[in-house]
Amino acid sequence: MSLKVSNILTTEEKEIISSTAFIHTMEKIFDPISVPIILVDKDTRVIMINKIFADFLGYPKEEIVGKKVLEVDEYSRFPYVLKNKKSEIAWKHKFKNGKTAIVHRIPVLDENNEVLYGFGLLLFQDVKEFKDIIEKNKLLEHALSHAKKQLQKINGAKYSWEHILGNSVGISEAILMGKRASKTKSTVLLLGESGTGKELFAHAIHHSSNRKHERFIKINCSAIPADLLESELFGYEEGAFTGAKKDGKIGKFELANGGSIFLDEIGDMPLSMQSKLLRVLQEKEIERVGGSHTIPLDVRVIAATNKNLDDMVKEGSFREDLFYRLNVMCIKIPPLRERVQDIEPLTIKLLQKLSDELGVYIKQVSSEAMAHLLNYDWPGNVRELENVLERAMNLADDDTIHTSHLPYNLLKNIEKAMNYKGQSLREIVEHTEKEVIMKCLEDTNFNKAKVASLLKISRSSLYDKIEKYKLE
Ligand SMILES: Nc1ncnc2c1ncn2[C@@H]1O[C@H](COP(=O)(O)OP(=O)(O)OP(=O)(O)O)[C@@H](O)[C@H]1O
Repeated sequence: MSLKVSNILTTEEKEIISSTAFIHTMEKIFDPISVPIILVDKDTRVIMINKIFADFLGYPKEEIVGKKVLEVDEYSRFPYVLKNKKSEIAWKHKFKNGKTAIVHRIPVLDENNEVLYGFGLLLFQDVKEFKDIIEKNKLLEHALSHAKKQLQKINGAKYSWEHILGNSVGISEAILMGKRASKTKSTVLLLGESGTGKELFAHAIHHSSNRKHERFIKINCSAIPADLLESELFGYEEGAFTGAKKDGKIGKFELANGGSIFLDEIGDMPLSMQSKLLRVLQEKEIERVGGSHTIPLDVRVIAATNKNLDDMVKEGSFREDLFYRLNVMCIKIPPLRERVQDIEPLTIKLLQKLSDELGVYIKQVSSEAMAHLLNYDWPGNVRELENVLERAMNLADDDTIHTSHLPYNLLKNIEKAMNYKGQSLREIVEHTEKEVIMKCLEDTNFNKAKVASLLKISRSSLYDKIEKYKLE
């Protein structure tokens, strides 16, 4: 590296630079500066040195100016730098007086690549200071990265795309859309039944966006009473209402500024709040409750619902304009029953995950039990599958989940799932008996006395069968 001044300076300007008056002006500028600076001519003769550098070398300035650098410091590398026309940046240099420092030496060249000056600068007046700063910097970087990780744990997205399992066309298309959406700032609307993974998607979108180091703030619109929702979302100022905290409170939108906000269960947002939300999305600014000034917002909005927003718009319970505002990138996550081919791989992966979490090692699901899992229509989707597996893992005696470990409601499709071929009459009878008892229990709201009377068996016999088939 070298500096070329000639291309930007006229001949007249170059003459001014070489004049004594100019050198004096430079001295006036550089003397008060606490960074040691030196300027030498093409023959390495010192033409300017500031006071702090002269003090460092241990000579009065007047004694240095006009001398060749080697006369001042016999170890100087300026002659070498000007000869080779190559800068030396952050070099460690030991001066004749025994002091060591970190220095820059830069040749200044003209348009013919000829040396005009040499510019020198002392970065650290002693190497220990330099090492200390590097060490401090390392510690700071370490602390910063630790703090960032902690903050991410608290406020960041917990899941990424690899947490979303499934290879079916339906889920793959949704993932593809999600990945595309993550690259823009557009609002995302996630639609899908309960337990299909909408929240997972919201995390993954934030996690793969360029806001991933900023906050990911979630708010469940159905869990907060309507009259508190506004202050939760937008915050409030001191004294905004009775019971308000003394110093006011920051809202979720403000917290998420720079990052993403996940508005879960948006379909449950009261109409009065919908219009306030619409205003915020349009204006890109918020006003705290009881506040008098607006706060600019830069927040990526991800909304989700398991409600049918089209129907809600038609019946007037969801604002049409808000629906269009949210529906920029709409991702539909298909229910599990529409992607049956995901059930088996999901089951295997979830078994591994749950084995780690529960400390119970379950390797597999018997083929009969798997047939039941495949034939069930999973109204609670992946969440339900996860719960069914966890329950079964707790009941299993060895490393395999069998049909008897599955909950009764899942075995309702028994005719479809069961291949009676190869089953003994006793097994078929037992299955049927279990199914009939369960149906009666459900119909009577688990009134065992009624069930015993309906089925014309004694209560103790009913209790035995409930225990045998694990119907509790
Ligand atoms: N594709 C998937 N792969 C792995 N786990 C999944 C998948 N989809 C959902 N899950 C798991 O199912 C559970 C429910 O997921 P999530 O909370 O994201 O669903 P949701 O659609 O937001 O549900 P709700 O509408 O009830 O809030 C979570 O434990 C999640 O880890």
